[in-house]
Amino acid sequence: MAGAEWGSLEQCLEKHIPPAELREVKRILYGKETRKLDLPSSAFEAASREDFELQGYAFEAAEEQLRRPRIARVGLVQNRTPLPTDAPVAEQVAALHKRIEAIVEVAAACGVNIICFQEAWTMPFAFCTREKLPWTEFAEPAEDGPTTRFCQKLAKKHDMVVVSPILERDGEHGDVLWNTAVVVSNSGAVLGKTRKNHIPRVGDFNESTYYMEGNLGHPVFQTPFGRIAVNICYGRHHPLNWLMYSINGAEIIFNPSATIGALSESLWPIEARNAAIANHCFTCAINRVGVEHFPNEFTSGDRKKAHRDFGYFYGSSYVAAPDGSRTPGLSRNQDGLLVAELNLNLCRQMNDVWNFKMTGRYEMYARELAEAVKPNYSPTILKE
Ligand SMILES: NC(=O)NCCC(=O)O
Repeated sequence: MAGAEWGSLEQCLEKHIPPAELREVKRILYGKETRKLDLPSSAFEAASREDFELQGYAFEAAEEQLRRPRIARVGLVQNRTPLPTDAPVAEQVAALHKRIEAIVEVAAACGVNIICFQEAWTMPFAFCTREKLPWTEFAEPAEDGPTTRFCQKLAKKHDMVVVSPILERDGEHGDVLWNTAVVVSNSGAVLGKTRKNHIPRVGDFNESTYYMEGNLGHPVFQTPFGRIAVNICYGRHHPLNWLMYSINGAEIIFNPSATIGALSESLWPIEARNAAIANHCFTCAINRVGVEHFPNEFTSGDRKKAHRDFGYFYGSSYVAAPDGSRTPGLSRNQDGLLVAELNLNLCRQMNDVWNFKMTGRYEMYARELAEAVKPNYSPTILKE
């Protein structure tokens, strides 16, 4: 399994496939070509100074007579944790704030309206250890914790909606922990929060030790730049989770994640892209980068020798559109900012072409699912 030495699928294709064939390969693997965005050279200079990758693409939609184009620029941030996992908690958080602040500056220069960070962005992804301290100390109140206050400042300064996925400590309800995304409006006000609905119990991803399944349903946030929702990481594998955000009106669904190559890299290009197609919306898949080493060994009852790291977080963040087109991914081995310009009119245009909402037969599935979840349900299997 490749680690940091393998840059990206795109780099490999560009290097080895002749131009004419490459066009066909890309047509099939990436759909209709996304236009490269003309971002300011000062932004590229700042990104190179700060040592992160910057890429920008635009998705087009057909012109309409009665609606103007509805343009929103989104920013997806992927990053390593700058300090080792045994550095003091406050120092790790401060280093991450500093890193993100620098990336958000560049996003602002690129005209980004809505930015989203990776899952649990203020901490190493320590859930594999199943130890409590010091990892639970990274949890913060969603409404007024230090990270939310930090994001409020960024949002106000840059007139940007900030989606901030954190480990939440809910002091109002017995100090319970949640895997939460806080949505801060471009005014600087906290618009609300949403919680991870599905918890992985796969390999080292034993996150149920830390937090509970989300209890806030599928909220959608109305922003001046479009209606957004957040489907956190493992929710990516649950088509009904995407569907409910879409049914509630989401035009852009962010998927902040932390996932490793050995487990999910072959699923990664498919799932968020498929969700964009199936739900007539844009999806933004974001993954962290690198390897995080922990002080103590752990095992996960899967016959692997005791180890100190999860494996390789492969970055590769990308945006997919309702017509099935997608941007190239950011690299597998560098911090990065992906800027994508979306014309939200494409959502309804694709709905009108494919009609999945119209043909979805939700009433039939609602009836059948209501029966199927009953304890005495017996599946309809016809036998000779
Ligand atoms: N963070 C998280 O939910 N990871 C689970 C692994 C995956 O969904 O690929």
